[in-house]
Formats: sequence, C-alpha cells, structure tokens
Amino acid sequence: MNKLLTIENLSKTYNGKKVLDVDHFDLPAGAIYGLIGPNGAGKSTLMKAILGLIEPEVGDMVLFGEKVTPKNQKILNRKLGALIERPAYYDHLTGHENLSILCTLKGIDKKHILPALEAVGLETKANEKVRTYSLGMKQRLGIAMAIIGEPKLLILDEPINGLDPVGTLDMRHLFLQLAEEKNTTILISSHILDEVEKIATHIAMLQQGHLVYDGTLENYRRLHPPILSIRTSDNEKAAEVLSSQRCRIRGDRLILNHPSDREVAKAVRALSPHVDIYRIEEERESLEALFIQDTQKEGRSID
Ligand SMILES: Nc1ncnc2c1ncn2[C@@H]1O[C@H](COP(=O)(O)OP(=O)(O)OP(=O)(O)O)[C@@H](O)[C@H]1O
Repeated sequence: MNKLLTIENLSKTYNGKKVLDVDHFDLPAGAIYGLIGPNGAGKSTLMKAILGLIEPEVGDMVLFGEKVTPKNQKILNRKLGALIERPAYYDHLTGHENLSILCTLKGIDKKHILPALEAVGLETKANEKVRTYSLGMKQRLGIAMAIIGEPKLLILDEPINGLDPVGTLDMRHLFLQLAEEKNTTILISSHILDEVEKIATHIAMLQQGHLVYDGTLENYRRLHPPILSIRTSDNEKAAEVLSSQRCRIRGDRLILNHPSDREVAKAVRALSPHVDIYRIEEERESLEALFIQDTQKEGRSID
C-alpha cells in the first residue's frame, strides 16, 4: 500500500508534560484508520499536529509524498478534509453559504456543494441558517465541510458525536462508500468502538501519548484469541468442577478465557461426569471489551 502520511518522532509537551510521543506512524492509502484511546491519550493532539494546528517540538512528517514544512502546510492541507472537535461554521449563514465560503478558501469548484450536502442528508436544509440546525445537523454540516471536493485524506475527530442512530448509520455508510468508491483514506477518532469496529481496516491505540498498538484490526483480533462459552445443565456446579481453570459465569454461560485445545479437552472431560453440556461456542470479544482489557493493563490515561 502507498503511504499517504508518514510521521517520525513526533512529540508535544504542554506545561512540561509530554502528552504525545509517537516514534513512527504510517497512514496507508485506502485505509480507514481508527484512532482510539482513553480521554487525554493524545488523539486530538496527534490530529492537530498533522494539520499544523499545533506546533510539535520535534518530528518529521511526509504528506502526499512531500515533507511538511511551515511554508507548505497550508497548501498541503487544501488536499485534505478535516473535522476537528466541533465544526467551525458561521451560524448566521446557511449551510450552502458556509460551504460556498469554504470552497472559495480551498479553491474547490462550487459544483461540489450539492453532492456534499446530499452525502450528509442536508440538501433540504441547505438554505436555512445554521443557527436553526439541531446538534446532529451541525455535525452533518461539519462532515460535509470535511468531505467536500473529494479529498484523498479525511481527518475526523469524533465525527459521529451528537448523531442519532440513523445519522450514525448514514455516516458509517458514507465513510465506507468514500473508502470503497473514491479510495479516500480516513483517520477517524471515536470513543464509540462498536462503530470503529464496523468500519476500520486498521487501528492505532494511543495511551498516555504513546502508540501501544498500530496495525490492522485483523491482527489486533489475532493477538486476542477468542473466548469459549459453555452452556451446561448446572453452570454453578460446572464452575466448581473447573475451579482450577480460568473461568467465570456470564449470564447463562460459563466462560473460559482463551483456552488452548488441550485445556478445552480437559475441561470437557472434567465436566462430563457432573453436568450435561448443551453448547460449546467460540466467541470473539468486541473491540470495546478488548480495549478495556488492554487499557486497564497499561494503566489509566494521563488525565
Ligand atoms: N491547549 C492545551 N494546553 C494544555 N494541555 C493540553 C492542551 N490541549 C491538550 N492538552 C492536554 O494534552 C493531553 C492530550 O489531550 P487530547 O485532547 O489530545 O486527548 P484526546 O485523546 O483527544 O482526549 P479525549 O478523548 O478526551 O478527546 C491531555 O492531557 C490534555 O489535557
């Protein structure tokens, strides 16, 4: 995969405290990269550093094949779309007028306004003033501002904040469609890990400013083998029988954490004389469950 963005040795310190310390980070073209991490882990700081909105102390960045310098950052930024924290709009103007100003600033043809509004489902509200928009509509406008002109790279900080379930679903389809049909590369941060899991090809997990995982979602899953759930005629009794194995009761199931084949065979042999075994199933834990396990292992966030 081509690299759209490469970062080396990027760090940022606030009030004497290093809040970001990334040795190396690549963004392969066509990837949807989920940037995850607890509050205060440095996600927004990383995105702002990429966009030149804050000045890192050290670090090299290559964006679209060009080394980023204070001189060319603005020009390079025109080739990408971003939504950082809250969308920046003029609320006394309409959605259409806001996009029109953005087109002028970024040198984008105004023919892109309607498709951007349609993509986020705001076309019928295009001529209403933004101050009359609901929170979710403002968020949709922010996403329209990021995707207008079909940028090759989208940087989205918590883009689904404030969206209702239908809005969340619409945006999921939009991001997947942009990646599949337009080959748009997306760096997206979110605390809604179920959503990240549904769209991401890769994840980068930040903890206390460090990348503690960076790679494909598939590989992340591979590093966390499935759990085994067993339903028996008497789970309490089964848990007693298996007390020497790492097991717990969850709902109507007995859960064995990542057992080896030998451990499964041993468990079945041990259980058979005491209880009836109705079901044995392998279960993949959600990204959210794995994230909680991993971040608790690593310790709390900086804040
Ligand atoms: N302008 C600033 N001045 C001082 N400290 C800051 C500033 N901006 C961010 N920080 C600190 O840097 C750290 C990283 O913040 P950042 O906003 O990047 O985290 P985050 O991972 O995006 O968190 P969240 O999930 O809560 O949005 C935090 O400890 C935060 O308090």
